[in-house]
Amino acid sequence: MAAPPRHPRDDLETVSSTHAATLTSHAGQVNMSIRVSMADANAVSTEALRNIRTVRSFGADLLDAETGGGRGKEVTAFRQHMDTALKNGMKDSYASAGVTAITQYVDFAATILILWYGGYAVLGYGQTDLQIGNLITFNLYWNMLNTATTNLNGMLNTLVKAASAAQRVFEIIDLEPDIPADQGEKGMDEGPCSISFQEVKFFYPMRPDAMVLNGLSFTVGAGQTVAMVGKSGAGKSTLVGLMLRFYDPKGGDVLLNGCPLTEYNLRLYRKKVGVVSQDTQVFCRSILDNLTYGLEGGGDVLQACERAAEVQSCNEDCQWRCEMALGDVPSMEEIEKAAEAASANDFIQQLDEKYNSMIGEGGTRLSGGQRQRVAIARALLRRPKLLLLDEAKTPVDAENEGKVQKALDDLVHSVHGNCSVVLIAHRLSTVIGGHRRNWSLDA
Ligand SMILES: Nc1ncnc2c1ncn2[C@@H]1O[C@H](COP(=O)(O)OP(=O)(O)OP(=O)(O)O)[C@@H](O)[C@H]1O
Repeated sequence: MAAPPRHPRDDLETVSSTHAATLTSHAGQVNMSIRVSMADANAVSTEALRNIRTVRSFGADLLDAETGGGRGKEVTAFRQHMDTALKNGMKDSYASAGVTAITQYVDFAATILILWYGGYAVLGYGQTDLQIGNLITFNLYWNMLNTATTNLNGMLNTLVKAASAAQRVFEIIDLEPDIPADQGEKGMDEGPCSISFQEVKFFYPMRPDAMVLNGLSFTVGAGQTVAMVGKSGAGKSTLVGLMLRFYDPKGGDVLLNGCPLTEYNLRLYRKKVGVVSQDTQVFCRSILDNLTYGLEGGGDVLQACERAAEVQSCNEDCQWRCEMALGDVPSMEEIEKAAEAASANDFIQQLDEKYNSMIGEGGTRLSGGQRQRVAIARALLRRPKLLLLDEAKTPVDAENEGKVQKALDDLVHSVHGNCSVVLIAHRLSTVIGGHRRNWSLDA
């Protein structure tokens, strides 16, 4: 059967939709580069403000950089990104202005054409017998159609902007963690756990040629306190990352109580690991919220099962899910006891609102040592089965070092036998003493 003849309207639709698609795709690209430049500018300003003391102490705020006009390195970088955003913004505005101008000229020309040709017909010069009423009605319809098209054009513009912003958000939302938190079915065993590395090999994905661990084996027995000492860059923090399963080994095995760590439910496992790291991170919340960070609200077992069932179907082997949903928020008494053990209770009691005091962004209203003691109490409140102390007193001054050392000693002492402890340090002298064994990563 022969194809029906093409109507001129079809060609018009094809041309206009191709034109719209080209314009939309171009506008999308321009908008995307605006967002990227704005994000870069934000990253520079956020980093500079967060590290304002370093910026000031290095004089980077006064650097008379060639392009900076004496405004400093960070401001120069910020301006460069903003200039790129502005350049692309101008491009976008010119394109929008061009489209608007063309649309309005077409509208203007069409109106003149309608009135000229319509008037001609109304006056009876043509072959048609057009009434003045029909001409006015036609012109009104044309105006309505035109207004609708102009609005659609504006909406399309907003949609393109929203779509390019959404694309950047979705790129981040769609990122999948390499190791999903709900992987593994096995629940945690009773009591402290042993952890062992068997011929573990590891390199970071970004640097596949630099082997960090090459066939490393050791065992931390259940309830033991083991110290690991190694020079800077030897791979101590990498060990902590492997124990927390931020990464999986590239060779060999990490075993928990003799079973591969990969078999344990990761979320539940991490709930039972306490960490105090060299770069203590606290949140812009109250001291209480920081101490109970990551701990869930309590309830009875029945409620816990109900809550677990909401997450995933509850059956006989759902014990760990129930355990997770059961909640583990400690009582105020326990919180104060943990703060006491971490030598934090005294300074918390001196704050205006005590445990409800806000500590500012990144804990800026506390000293380094106080932040560290909050982190130690936080680790203790998780009632850990495995405690990882990674250079836990690195960032504090001499005065605070003593307090943090006491807090750490009390912590290790209080969990001794109930929890396996891995102490990581640069120097043997930091950890030598009551610990069972010193172990060098250089060996
Ligand atoms: N995310 C990463 N990507 C690539 N390489 C990394 C990464 N993190 C660490 N490394 C490299 O891995 C090696 C071990 O680093 P790691 O942080 O484990 O050392 P460390 O013993 O804890 O050092 P320090 O005592 O100074 O904290 C180093 O050579 C380091 O450059």
